[in-house]
Amino acid sequence: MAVYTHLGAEDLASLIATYNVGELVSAKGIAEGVSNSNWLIETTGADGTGARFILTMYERRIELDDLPFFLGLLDHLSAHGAPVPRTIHCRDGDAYQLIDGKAVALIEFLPGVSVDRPTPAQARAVGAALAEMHRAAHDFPMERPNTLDIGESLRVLQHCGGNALATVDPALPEMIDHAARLCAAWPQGLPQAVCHTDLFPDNVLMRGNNVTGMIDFYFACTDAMAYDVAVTHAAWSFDKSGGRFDPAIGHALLAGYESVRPLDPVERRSLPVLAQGACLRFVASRAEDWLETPDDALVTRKDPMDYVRRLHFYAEAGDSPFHPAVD
Ligand SMILES: Nc1ncnc2c1ncn2[C@@H]1O[C@H](COP(=O)(O)OP(=O)(O)O)[C@@H](O)[C@H]1O
Ligand SMILES: N[C@@H](CCOP(=O)(O)O)C(=O)O
Repeated sequence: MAVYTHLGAEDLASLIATYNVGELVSAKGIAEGVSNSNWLIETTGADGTGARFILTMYERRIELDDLPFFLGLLDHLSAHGAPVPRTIHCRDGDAYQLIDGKAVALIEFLPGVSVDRPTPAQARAVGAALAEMHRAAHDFPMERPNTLDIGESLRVLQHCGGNALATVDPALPEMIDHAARLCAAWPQGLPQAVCHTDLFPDNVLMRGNNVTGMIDFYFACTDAMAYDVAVTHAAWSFDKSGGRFDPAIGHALLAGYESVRPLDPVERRSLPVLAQGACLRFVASRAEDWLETPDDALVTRKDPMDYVRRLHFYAEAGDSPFHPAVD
């Protein structure tokens, strides 16, 4: 679950009154997610016909200075037709405000559900939506470096330390050396854009085979588009229960992406290394969370070993998971 902060009914009502969205009707804490506190807000709506929003309180891994980038990006992408929620600005125009020193923003509610077991048609749609997002982000005027890049993954693992990592799993400490090797082999000069870098199934809302929402842009940054493809490939192409690679999903995802933006040969050749780096980024943040989250915290910790196994798969499989799809 993720509601880290209690907001009373009066606090919420006076907060909602600063927006032109009608009066607060109800607010329910949302269980999903690990980083921020989220509430599903219902109001009477500006025109009295009722409206829904997501209220997000930024809790972890988010710098206040980055909020104009994240919230401006939502507005830019949604104005360019991408299925991305826009930011609701309060009456004085601000995209976010502070409550007891924590930033909150009101975000458009988008319909759809996150899929647990995607079909190839759904994976294809997600690949295409990612490419369209890269295209729509092309003229977004702001930049933000990737603060969780391969160098930072290495630093996070080193900071955790081999002994502590071994308490999570005996196979985890070897990820420090693996991260160092990937740092040395990291591809340079790939075409860049604003990337989502966390487009997991729980950050995509779907209706049937259509993507109705891409959410949770709070790791978005300027990076290689092929890296974003690799993150999405690693997050979608393995079955949730057994962790086995499903080539039909991986190939459909790539085919969908390339139906909008074909990868160049250098990007394609880089995918095996980028996919390992993508896995390591989640190994590192999950391991850090595992070690730092108090046992009584009301949040479900995510298993770093899931992505250690995916990393080994990519390290051993070479370029076969990325062979051009045969439609
Ligand atoms: N714009 C939105 N429209 C509809 N549901 C949303 C929206 N934003 C968030 N949600 C819901 O809230 C949940 C948690 O949001 P998310 O941004 O992923 O939180 P976290 O950053 O903590 O992972 C999502 O899984 C989804 O169910
Ligand atoms: N998707 C990442 C962690 C970020 O979690 P989110 O709930 O903010 O998307 C993971 O699975 O480790």
